[in-house]
Amino acid sequence: MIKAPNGSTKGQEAEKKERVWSETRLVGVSNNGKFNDIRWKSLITCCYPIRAQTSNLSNTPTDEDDDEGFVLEDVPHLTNFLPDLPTYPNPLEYSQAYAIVKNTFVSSEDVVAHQAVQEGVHFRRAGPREKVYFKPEEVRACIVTCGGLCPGINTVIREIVCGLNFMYGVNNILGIEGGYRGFYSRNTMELTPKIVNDIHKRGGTILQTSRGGHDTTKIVDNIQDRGINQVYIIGGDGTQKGAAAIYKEVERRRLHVAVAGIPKTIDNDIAVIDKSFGFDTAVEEAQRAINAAHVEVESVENGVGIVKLMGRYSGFIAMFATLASRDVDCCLIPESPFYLEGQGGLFEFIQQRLKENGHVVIVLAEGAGQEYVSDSVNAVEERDASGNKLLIDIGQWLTQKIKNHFATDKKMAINMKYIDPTYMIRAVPSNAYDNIYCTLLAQSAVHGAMAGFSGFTVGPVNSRHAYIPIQRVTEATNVVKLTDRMWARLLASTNQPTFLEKLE
Ligand SMILES: Nc1ncnc2c1ncn2[C@@H]1O[C@H](COP(=O)(O)OP(=O)(O)O)[C@@H](O)[C@H]1O
Ligand SMILES: O=P(O)(O)OC[C@H]1O[C@](O)(COP(=O)(O)O)[C@@H](O)[C@@H]1O
Ligand SMILES: [Mg+2]
Repeated sequence: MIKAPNGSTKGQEAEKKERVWSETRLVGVSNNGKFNDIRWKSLITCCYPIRAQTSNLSNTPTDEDDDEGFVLEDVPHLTNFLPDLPTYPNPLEYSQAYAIVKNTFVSSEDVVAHQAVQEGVHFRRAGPREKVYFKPEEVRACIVTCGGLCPGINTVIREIVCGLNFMYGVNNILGIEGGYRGFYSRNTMELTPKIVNDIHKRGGTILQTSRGGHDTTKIVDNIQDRGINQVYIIGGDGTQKGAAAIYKEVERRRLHVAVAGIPKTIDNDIAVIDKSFGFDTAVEEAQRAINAAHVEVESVENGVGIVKLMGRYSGFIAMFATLASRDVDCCLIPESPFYLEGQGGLFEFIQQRLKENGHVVIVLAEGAGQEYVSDSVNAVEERDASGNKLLIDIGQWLTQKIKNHFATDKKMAINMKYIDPTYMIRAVPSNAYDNIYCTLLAQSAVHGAMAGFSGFTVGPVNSRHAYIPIQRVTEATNVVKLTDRMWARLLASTNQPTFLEKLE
């Protein structure tokens, strides 16, 4: 018997005389590249005639096929009742926005699995296990936060403390102050549900954070000296590399210590996981800055607004903030090189938009055009304490370049407004979505550590929370792929130049 999506049988559906399932079989290629016997199920309203080619029920599958086969629950199509409708080539074929997208058009075999497919890499599902490897009264846990700030860090701290206490009866939890170096150079603070009760309403981290100072031997010595047996480490790609080193040392010394990483990054640059916590909040906060820029430039003649957002190597914040706002004329990210002069360049685009609309708003990720700036200012490369390259202020640089360009030969009198809200978007408390997300991450980490996993990171993969080997998230950086659809969607939404090649 074929099951309709609501669980009722085909017979029952037909009896209702409201809708029927028509079906046909065809051989197609699924998204994993295999040929499959695809059964199409089309929900067709009864008053429409069922197409001859889709009403052939001679291949009606058995119950057995139904359990194991590939089922497509299709949506209605106009040709179901207007079979002779003509078709035309899609103009997007010639669109600049989609010029380098790998597959501009979705093929009829491109389908979305309702649930995770069975092939390929899988990770352990996060969550409580039947057996735990720690007696709650013997757990001595610690939490440390490292790297840059991000909305939601305090929520994660709170939920680890409450999760350990409320779910597992753990009472002994320490906060390591000031990042990795705090293990060996600072005092610890006691963390109880009462102490952390309100901290999710504040931005920042109550434990403080730092860059640099990762000394694996000293840290693990300290873990041993203090009798710590669960280590919760909240931080970005650098921090997770540090967590991997701590775990290796724990393993080498054969310590009964669970090391759990909770990935944190405002830039959303951590690989494997769907999205990092705080990112949504940052995008939301960025709207205020973009809105301010728009209000300012709309209210003057030839207003040019520039908003600089975070994003060292990955332009996700700028891309999503642009897509959300609709007031942005052009978004510049590290992954997509741009140029200023000549045909198809930024100056030409600004001039055009000023002529059309009287104002223009540019959103700029801090890592955009770095190679360009450092060449032009002959900058000496500097690094922070963690070894991250310090960026040159592209915002200031671009502002000056645009001003100079329009002032030369009195081309056009422009009104420049530069807004730099970079720290403001990461210093705010997390929004409702991120608060929930942080809670799931913290609880997953607690369940994983109690279940005896060690050297793991938590995070959602394909919408399900999972335990991921730490090196998996540190071996690559998540960047905006220009060949994916999201960047094409942005280009289509702003109608900005693609800067793919110098046209002159
Ligand atoms: N390769 C590494 N091995 C060990 N520790 C590292 C490594 N990279 C960074 N760290 C440590 O991780 C912490 C945070 O790293 P950083 O890059 O500043 O921030 P984030 O974790 O947000 O990327 C710092 O204390 C730094 O010393
Ligand atoms: O000035 P700080 O605090 O070192 O942080 C600046 C950097 O931190 C970030 O917000 C995030 O970086 P991390 O993920 O490495 O913490 C970057 O976008 C930015 O370049
Ligand atoms: Mg980092």
